[in-house]
Amino acid sequence: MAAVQLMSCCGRGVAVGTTVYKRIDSSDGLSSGSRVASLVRTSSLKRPAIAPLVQVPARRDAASLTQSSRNGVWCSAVESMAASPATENTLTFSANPAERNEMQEQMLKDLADSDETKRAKTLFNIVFVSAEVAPYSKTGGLGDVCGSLPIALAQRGHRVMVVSPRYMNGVTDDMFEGAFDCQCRVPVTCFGGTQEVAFFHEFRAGVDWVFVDHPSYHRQGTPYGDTRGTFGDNQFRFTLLCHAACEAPLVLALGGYTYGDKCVFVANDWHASLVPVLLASKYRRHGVYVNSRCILNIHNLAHQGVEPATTYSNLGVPQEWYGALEWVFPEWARLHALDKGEAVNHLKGAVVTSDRILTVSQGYAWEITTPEGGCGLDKLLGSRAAVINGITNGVDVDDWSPSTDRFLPASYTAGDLAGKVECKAALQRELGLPVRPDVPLIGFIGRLDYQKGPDMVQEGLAELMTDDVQMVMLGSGDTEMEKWMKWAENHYTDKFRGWVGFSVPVAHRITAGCDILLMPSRFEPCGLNQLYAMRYGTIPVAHATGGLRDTIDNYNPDANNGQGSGTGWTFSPLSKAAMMGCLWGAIFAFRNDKEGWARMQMRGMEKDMSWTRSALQYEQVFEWAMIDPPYAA
Ligand SMILES: Nc1ncnc2c1ncn2[C@@H]1O[C@H](COP(=O)(O)OP(=O)(O)O[C@H]2O[C@H](CO)[C@@H](O)[C@H](O)[C@H]2O)[C@@H](O)[C@H]1O
Repeated sequence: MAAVQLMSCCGRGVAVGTTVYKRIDSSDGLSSGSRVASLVRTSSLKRPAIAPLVQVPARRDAASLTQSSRNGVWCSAVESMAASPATENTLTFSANPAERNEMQEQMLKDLADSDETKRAKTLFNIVFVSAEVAPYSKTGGLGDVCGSLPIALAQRGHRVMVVSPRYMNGVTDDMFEGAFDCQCRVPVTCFGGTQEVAFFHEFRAGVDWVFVDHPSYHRQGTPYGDTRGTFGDNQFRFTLLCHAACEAPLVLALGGYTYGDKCVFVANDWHASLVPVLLASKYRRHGVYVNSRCILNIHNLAHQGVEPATTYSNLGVPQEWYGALEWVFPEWARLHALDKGEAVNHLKGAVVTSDRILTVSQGYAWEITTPEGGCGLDKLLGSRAAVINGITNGVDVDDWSPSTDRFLPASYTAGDLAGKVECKAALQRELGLPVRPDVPLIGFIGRLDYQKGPDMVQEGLAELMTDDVQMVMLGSGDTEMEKWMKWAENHYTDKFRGWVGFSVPVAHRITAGCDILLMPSRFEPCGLNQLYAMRYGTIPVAHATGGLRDTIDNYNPDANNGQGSGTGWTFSPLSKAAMMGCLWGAIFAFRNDKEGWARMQMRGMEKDMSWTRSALQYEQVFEWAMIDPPYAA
């Protein structure tokens, strides 16, 4: 067992009503919330070096103690920590928040490398709240994470509930067939009336999957919109979700027992951001949820749920809490002279009121505190740096394993890659490309939007197509980009394919059949496709940002006495020249360094990407959250 040090988390006292600024890019048509595309630039970011630390005996620092209105709660949490042999209660202190944060990251790394036993020593009632959950509803990585991390935590002995909407005509409505009506109706007062929500429940893989039912979730389309664009009432739909999620642990007797009011909530992205606000403003004033904590998990800071200030009174949050969600645009972003720029920002509300904040990689945890990556929230997040951590996502190994993947024509393992050759040939056939094992096949999978950088592919394609290579792009979103993919397909008939749409089976086949996966993301909180690619022996070539920089080790053919090291390539800055230079290097290695390539594939395939590794780190953060008192104004 690794020596795990706990530190005092004294990052509270963030001013409610802090004014922060952001610019809205109104072209956001894919997922709801607002995007701050033009403010995000991470390519040149460098992380600070780890600073030396001073250790002092276990104690709680004075600043936190004076803010603690409930010392009893704090004491019992600490006592339970002391009783837990999973951790050593050595509190470590550094005056500098950046140093404290670096120290926490080191602890999490140590923990991930440790050989923990399967069952957690301290068990929690955990409630995930998310707008999407795979396989029931998925438009991207948020769904993947909320569909698999809860299972890993349940396998470690925790009682885990996941609350998300029951999208009857969404992506996969028949997926909800296994969920039954709990016969429990809850009134939610918001948006000028009382809405009745119902709960459906399925117990699967050790997890209570709870689906909130309301007519606003029944319409056709994705969780966020349809062919006409983003739904106009998403603020209402996700406000309902948050209210319902706060009620679920109290009212649903799942397996005979409610979860009760001692839970750890994990609120994912802006859609779940009212959860910590409601816990603090609505429940704790009545003595409910005083033993609970809420962790905000940021998968994508660019979507914040910004709406006009006048909508605040609709949210069912007490009037005096307006400051928590208050958001003021800078003058240059206002529409006219009378526009005061006043808005509410759901994600900001959660940054202020949650007990701890997580992001899905360590690199991104730091980037969001910088002006380039903070999407206007960097100062506020910086003020909470002492409670921010990054935990790299895992991979659902049941879904994403080349040896068992049901979508592939052939299976393979790190020890025998013959099946991968078959997968490549089958993919080339499926796409109508010449079936040639010798030609490098390059893939791109992802939403066609600013974040994922499909325009970088567009910029580089003409140069790439001068060589003897093949490329396939899978994605949907920006209609101009979709049209361009079709144009490119007609223009480079024997070399390029553009698959417009969302298809999980095709994504699996591209991941397995390609030699190289290109990811020119402008920013990437974690990124799952590079993890899937490495697991499938496909080499990632990616922009060095966020989780991509954290998870891809650059190839060095000369390291380890010529055995080589690394699992792919990353490039910086995000420019056509840097991307193409990197891609040419990868193509050269594919053609001329076959043995080195095979060893690189092997290293990627053998990497431990399991969720168990991340689950251990989540547990540590839950324990840290329990040390401090809950947020209270
Ligand atoms: N057209 C298509 N057809 C089929 N499948 C498709 C598809 N387009 C995308 N996908 C799939 O959707 C998932 C997307 O994963 P990403 O990591 O890119 O997440 P995303 O950016 O949505 O979410 C955010 O949350 C996740 C999870 O935390 C972070 O990894 C990420 O950096 C952050 O931006 C992958 O499983 C991918 O295969």
